[in-house]
Amino acid sequence: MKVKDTPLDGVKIITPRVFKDHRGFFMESYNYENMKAAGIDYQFVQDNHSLTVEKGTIRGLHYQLNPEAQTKLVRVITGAVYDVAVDIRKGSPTYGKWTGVMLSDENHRMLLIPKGFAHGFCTLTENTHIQYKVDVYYSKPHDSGVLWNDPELGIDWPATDPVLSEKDAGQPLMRDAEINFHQTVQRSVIT
Ligand SMILES: Cc1cn([C@H]2C[C@H](O)[C@@H](COP(=O)(O)OP(=O)(O)O[C@H]3O[C@H](C)C(=O)[C@H](O)[C@H]3O)O2)c(=O)[nH]c1=O
Repeated sequence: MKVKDTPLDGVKIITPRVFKDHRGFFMESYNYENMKAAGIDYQFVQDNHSLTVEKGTIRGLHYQLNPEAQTKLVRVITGAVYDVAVDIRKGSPTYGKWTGVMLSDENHRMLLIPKGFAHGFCTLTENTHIQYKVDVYYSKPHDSGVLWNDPELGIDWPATDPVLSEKDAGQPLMRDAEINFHQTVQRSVIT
């Protein structure tokens, strides 16, 4: 397993060891001890899997507000995506900066995105399956986001007119989202 830093502190590109033979390949997509030895020590509690049918679809930019902020370990099962992390930690020296990495079923790369970053991806293939681990459970009241094409972020997406969910088409700009990573939201009382 190789771990490579990115310009954003804590965001890392992880490439697992892949065993190829005439049948195909085998790899350990997650091994706690190996990750811990590489300084990546998280107790993931939930696995997510999404299928995105159309090439040029953007899901994001999403994050959960504190205290339910999530660390994510993202990988592509089938197809390819341009995966983006944005630093939303007010006061961070890289606040508002982003990094993008191509994850695919050929390069087997994974992206580790710690709490404090918004996450999104643009599909580069049709029928793209993405799977990611999170270390905090989904909490709808804490689900938040910023606009994918916020001009102040200037993300170099590989799609100019992407397929979007209604939610993502209406996300606020970074500055309007009053993004305070430490903002907390009272859990809605589910009766
Ligand atoms: C994230 C999530 C969603 N849901 C339900 C809520 C909605 O009814 C439905 C679709 O959710 P959403 O449209 O937010 O899915 P995506 O647009 O793929 O959002 C995800 O994609 C970006 C790239 C992320 O990094 C986030 O983890 C996540 O926000 O699944 C759940 O039940 N559990 C969950 O953990």
